[in-house]
Amino acid sequence: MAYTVILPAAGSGKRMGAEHNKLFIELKNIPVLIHTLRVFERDPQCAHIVLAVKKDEQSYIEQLLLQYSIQKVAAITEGGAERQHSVYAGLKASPSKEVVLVHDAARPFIHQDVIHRLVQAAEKFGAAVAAVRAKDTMKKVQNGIIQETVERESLWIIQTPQAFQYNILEKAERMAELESFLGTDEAMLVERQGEKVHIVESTYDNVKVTTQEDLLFGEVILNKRKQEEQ
Ligand SMILES: Nc1ccn([C@@H]2O[C@H](COP(=O)(O)OP(=O)(O)OP(=O)(O)O)[C@@H](O)[C@H]2O)c(=O)n1
Ligand SMILES: C[C@](O)(CO)[C@H](O)COP(=O)(O)O
Repeated sequence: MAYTVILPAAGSGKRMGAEHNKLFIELKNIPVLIHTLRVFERDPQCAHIVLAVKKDEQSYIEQLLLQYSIQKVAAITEGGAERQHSVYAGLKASPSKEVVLVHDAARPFIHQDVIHRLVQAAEKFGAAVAAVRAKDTMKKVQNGIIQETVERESLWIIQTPQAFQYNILEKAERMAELESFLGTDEAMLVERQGEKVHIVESTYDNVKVTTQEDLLFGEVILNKRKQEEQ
C-alpha cells in the first residue's frame, strides 16, 4: 500500500554540539538528511515525502534536494519549537489521507523491509511503531538512587518510523495540541486516545544520529552495508 512519510528535520542538534543542523553533517560524503531521504525516494511504496524544516534552512535544503535529485518531496513546511509541533505541521501539509509514517530525519539507516511491515501493520491495525528489544537492564532512578528495576522481558526500545492511519494520528495530534500535552513520540499521543499501538520488530542499526558517537556508528554501519553489497 502506498504511504506518505513525514520527516521532522527542524531540530537544533543540541546533544550533537554541532555549529549547524546535525542533519547536514556528512557520512561517506553525503549529508545525513540525504541518506534518510534516499531510503524513501527509492521505495516504490512511498508516494510522498513531507519535510518539516527550520525557515532559515529551507532554501539550503531545497538546494540539497536538487543536487541529489530527490523528487518525492510533496511539501516543505515550517517546523516548530518541539518535535511534536514539527510533526503536526507536517501532517497538516500531507497530501495523503491514508497511511502516514513519521520518521526522524536523523535516522538514516532504516531498512525498507521494516518500513513495509510497518505500513502493513498500520493498514491492518491502525497504528504501529518500529522497536527493538531492550538489551540492557533499565531502572527508575530518583536523586541518584535506584527506585525500581523494570522487568526487561517486556521492555522495548521504541524507534521511528511510526505508522498510522491518517485519521488516528490527526485526532491524536489535534487533541494533544488542544490539551497542551507534549509527548516524546507520536505513539504516546495515540495511546492516550485509547488506541492500541502495535510493535513491528526493527533492527539495532536503526540508530538516531543524536551525539558524536552516533556518527562513528553510522560510518561503521555504512561500511558494513557497502561490503554486503559487494
Ligand atoms: N523542534 C524539533 C525538534 C526535533 N525535530 C526533528 O526530530 C528528529 C528527532 O529529534 P532529535 O534527534 O532530538 O533532534 P534534535 O532535537 O535536533 O536534537 P537535540 O534534542 O539534541 O537538540 C530530528 O530529525 C529533528 O530534526 C524537529 O523536526 N523539530
Ligand atoms: C521519536 C523517537 O525517535 C522514538 O524513540 C524519540 O522519542 C525522539 O526523541 P528526540 O529527543 O526528539 O530525538
